[in-house]
Amino acid sequence: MNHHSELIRVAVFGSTGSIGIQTLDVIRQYPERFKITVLTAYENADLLIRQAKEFEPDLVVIGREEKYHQVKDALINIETIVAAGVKALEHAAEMGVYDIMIAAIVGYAGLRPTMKAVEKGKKIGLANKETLVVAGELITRMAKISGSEILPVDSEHSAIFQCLEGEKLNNIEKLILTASGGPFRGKKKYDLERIGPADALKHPNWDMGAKVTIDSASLMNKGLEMIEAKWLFDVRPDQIEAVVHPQSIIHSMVQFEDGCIKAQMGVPDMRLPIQYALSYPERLAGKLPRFDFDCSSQLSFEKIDTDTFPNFLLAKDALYRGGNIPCVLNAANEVAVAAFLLQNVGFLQMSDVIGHTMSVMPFMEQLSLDDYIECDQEARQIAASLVKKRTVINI
Ligand SMILES: NC(=O)C1=CN([C@@H]2O[C@H](COP(=O)(O)OP(=O)(O)OC[C@H]3O[C@@H](n4cnc5c(N)ncnc54)[C@H](OP(=O)(O)O)[C@@H]3O)[C@@H](O)[C@H]2O)C=CC1
Ligand SMILES: CC(=O)[C@@H](O)[C@H](O)COP(=O)(O)O
Ligand SMILES: [Mn+2]
Repeated sequence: MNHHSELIRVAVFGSTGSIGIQTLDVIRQYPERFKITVLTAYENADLLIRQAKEFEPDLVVIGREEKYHQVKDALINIETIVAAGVKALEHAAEMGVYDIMIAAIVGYAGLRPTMKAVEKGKKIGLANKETLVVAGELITRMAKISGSEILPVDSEHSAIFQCLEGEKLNNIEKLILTASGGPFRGKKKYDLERIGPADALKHPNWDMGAKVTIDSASLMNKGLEMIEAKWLFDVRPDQIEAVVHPQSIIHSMVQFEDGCIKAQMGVPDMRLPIQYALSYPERLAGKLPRFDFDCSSQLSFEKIDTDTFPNFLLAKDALYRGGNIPCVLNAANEVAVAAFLLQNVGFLQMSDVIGHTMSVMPFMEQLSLDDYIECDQEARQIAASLVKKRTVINI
């Protein structure tokens, strides 16, 4: 049992999402250790209000400005300050009222608040992988200057981070990310011609938000995670591999230059990597579920089927090309996933939209924040025009 006199003040950006809710679950278990001081949501005012009444943070921010009065009126009897709007999210990230941000906003929307926190030298538990995919070079450079510590929450990266404890980074031969293979593992392209959002939203091992679940089904998630790994662990693209491991018990591995492979294992439960980021460098004793060797007969591995899941190759191409290409990939993917969820494009067409957008955007090497913003917008426009026209482009 650890005895701490000072409570760690936690800001949960995206508290109403899957990671946000699980972060609050962890914090509920350790009231002597953590105190929630900031909660943010986008649309879900009802849940944000319930969370604020329970945790009484210093500040809540609702992204949608039109929901300000609903939240403000509901919290009239507690001392929590209520703010609204996208700029308020950024201001909240800059405030001195928290020690660690759990960055759990989904997608590109998480970039600016996270960047503000990095600029301020905050400690960050990073779930929002898109931030590093889009602007990993800028974010990691900023973090070095400000002293911001970025701790991975994404399960694979948390696994790698744990495998690297006590190791020298220059002894790494390669990082091996595990992929569940998603709900369509073993399927071929013709099997996927008619599948819809309901099929793709059935992840075999994890219960997550819609966007990352679709990315898992298309294997884009693993590609995004390779880019995320490059920035988190400062390795070359050729040092990052991915392998299908359908049971999601080994969360990832590191192979060192003597040939030794270290793996981190556990049941698929995001509360563990969330808790580890919050408590690092300590581990907290607790009751999270344990892996049962009596019930689990095998751990297996397969090659990724890149013919069926070309999104993985598109992301790998972006990893190797660098510059603005991962930003383009991410923007086009966000447009494609949103269109797929609305049934405006088919599952396989998502790769056409992303591949075409990547092929027409000019390459840029070094980007400022404004360059990234412009690049993101331009790529979104191109991708959206393909979606609207329901264009099928063979890549
Ligand atoms: N879920 C998981 O198990 C894992 C998730 N991740 C990553 O973590 C991040 C969060 O994922 P997940 O929790 O599944 O996502 P969810 O969709 O469940 O939650 C997203 C959160 O972001 C908020 N949000 C959405 N859009 C905006 C916006 N434009 N501006 C500000 N806030 C916004 C939502 O608010 P509201 O609901 O109020 O609209 C919600 O709080 C993603 O980057 C994902 O890839 C990584 C590993 C595992
Ligand atoms: C839980 C987590 O970290 C997700 O990113 C998960 O990895 C998705 O599973 P896939 O391996 O299917 O992409
Ligand atoms: Mn992951």
